[in-house]
Amino acid sequence: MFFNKYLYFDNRVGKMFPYVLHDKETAAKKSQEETNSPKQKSSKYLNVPSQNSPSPPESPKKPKRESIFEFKSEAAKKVELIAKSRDERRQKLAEEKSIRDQMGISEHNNPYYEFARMINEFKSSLEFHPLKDSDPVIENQITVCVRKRPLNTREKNRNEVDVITVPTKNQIIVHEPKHKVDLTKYLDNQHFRFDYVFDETCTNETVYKFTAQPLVKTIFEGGMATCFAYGQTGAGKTHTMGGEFKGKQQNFKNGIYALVATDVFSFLNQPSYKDKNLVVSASFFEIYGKVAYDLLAKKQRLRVLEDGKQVVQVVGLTERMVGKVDDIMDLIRKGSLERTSGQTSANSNSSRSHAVFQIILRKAGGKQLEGKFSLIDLAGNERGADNSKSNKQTRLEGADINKSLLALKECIRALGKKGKHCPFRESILTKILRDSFIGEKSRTCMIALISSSVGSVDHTLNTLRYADRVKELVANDFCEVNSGESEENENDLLAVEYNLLENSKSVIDSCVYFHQKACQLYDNSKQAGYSKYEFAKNWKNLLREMIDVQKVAYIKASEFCEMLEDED
Ligand SMILES: Nc1ncnc2c1ncn2[C@@H]1O[C@H](COP(=O)(O)OP(=O)(O)OP(=O)(O)O)[C@@H](O)[C@H]1O
Repeated sequence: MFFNKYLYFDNRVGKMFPYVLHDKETAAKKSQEETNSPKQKSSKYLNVPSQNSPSPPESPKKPKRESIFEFKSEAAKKVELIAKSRDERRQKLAEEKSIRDQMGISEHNNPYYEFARMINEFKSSLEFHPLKDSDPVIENQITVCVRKRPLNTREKNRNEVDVITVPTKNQIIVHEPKHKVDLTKYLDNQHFRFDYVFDETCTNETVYKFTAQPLVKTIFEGGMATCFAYGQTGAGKTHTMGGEFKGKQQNFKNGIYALVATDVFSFLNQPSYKDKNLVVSASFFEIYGKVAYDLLAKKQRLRVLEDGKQVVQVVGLTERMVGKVDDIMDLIRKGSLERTSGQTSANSNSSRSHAVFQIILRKAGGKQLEGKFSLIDLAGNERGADNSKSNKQTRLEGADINKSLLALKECIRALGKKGKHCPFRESILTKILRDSFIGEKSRTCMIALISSSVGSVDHTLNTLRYADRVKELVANDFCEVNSGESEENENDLLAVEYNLLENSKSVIDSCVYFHQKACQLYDNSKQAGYSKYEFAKNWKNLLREMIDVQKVAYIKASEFCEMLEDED
């Protein structure tokens, strides 16, 4: 007699008999009966053959159940395998459905579904340690940070996916969707590090705490403080600087302008600064092209002049004295509305101008400047890059924005590299802010704003690269800041290593593809009457593709080498 999980063979009658599992109810009943009659215990899982069917004779020595499972026929093994792979298939389908449910997208109507799945898979391998309000605030001369805005309703309706991951308080990963030459999809996961990275759950108050708030005391100690919001149109510059939007209404109270103003007045009343006898005033203007306009005087045109001592003056700019936070709030409201009203398309125009809000401290009864806090909502950075438009006005605007953003970057770099030439004359913006880039006591922070949607990934990468160039200067501060974060560094190393290995696999695949393609082209060239031009063009295109794939791989390998060298 032999046994397996499903059948047993009684060689005394020469027949197979099935084991049949009872349904839950019957099994429960049966188990009850068996408990009452211990004799029948061995038939617990068996369908004892009916009276009509030939009943196998009672075995004198029935093997224990455990030993039954030790014997498996090939058929039973196959059945088990089938069941196992079915379970695995079901589990995978369930996981995919849960991803779809989480993202609210469906595979059929979303061209990015496959990328979304890859991003989710990537995220599941990470440990998340986002910024906490209780984290320490670091005092840098230049602070560069990034804020990610969540997908908005329009992007969600378009089924766009979120391609930004913020694993820790100072790291950000951009998952750039890419296609290999054979059209298979892959993610180019690009890692960046900044002083802080604010994910989509961070409020304006949190952003303020780590960026502009530490700079407030600078202006009470004879210094210049500057805070820039940089990024693509719609990435959240005005939301961060001016205040959160509720529909079309803006809550000016929680913007960085108002939060700075509130702290300035509370500092003014502190015993250590009360004796300084300071008064507060504010101005608000915008720079559009090469011209500055006063937002507190019906957009009156202003002249920017440099005197003999290289001091830049904004001639005619309104500077209002303010005695309390509410006075400043009124100016912020007035200036913000002036900025966006009277335009044919409010948003597109505001994104083409730089808005500058300044809080100024002077000695009472005199003109002597004690300190100045400049808060700047910069023009959308994509405008600077946008030179494709045929409209001459748009091209000129783009060129001006580009020039001012480049000059700004160089001026901040000059502030960090003490003694380096500061090219402030390159644009009106940097001319006006010249004071901010000189002096030991000047401190600056840049908040780079990015959208999380896949449709903005190119602009997002441009924004991060720009901010990264500004941050390079503070590499030393940065090392100090992170010296105790070996765990994070380790995670970082692992992530880059994983990324490098994934990339090397795809390079190997593409090498095979390139080889096949190159052979095909070469063979074609041997045929009579082949087109030289076609050959040269296709060969050139293929080489371009090879170079692109290898360039990315080379950068990744170099980055990882550098990281390992730094570790040593
Ligand atoms: N962190 C955020 N959380 C929620 N919504 C946000 C966030 N950042 C921005 N938004 C929303 O995105 C929209 C665009 O933001 P905002 O106007 O601040 O962009 P912008 O960068 O100033 O654009 P522009 O350069 O065109 O002025 C607004 O409706 C705003 O409420």
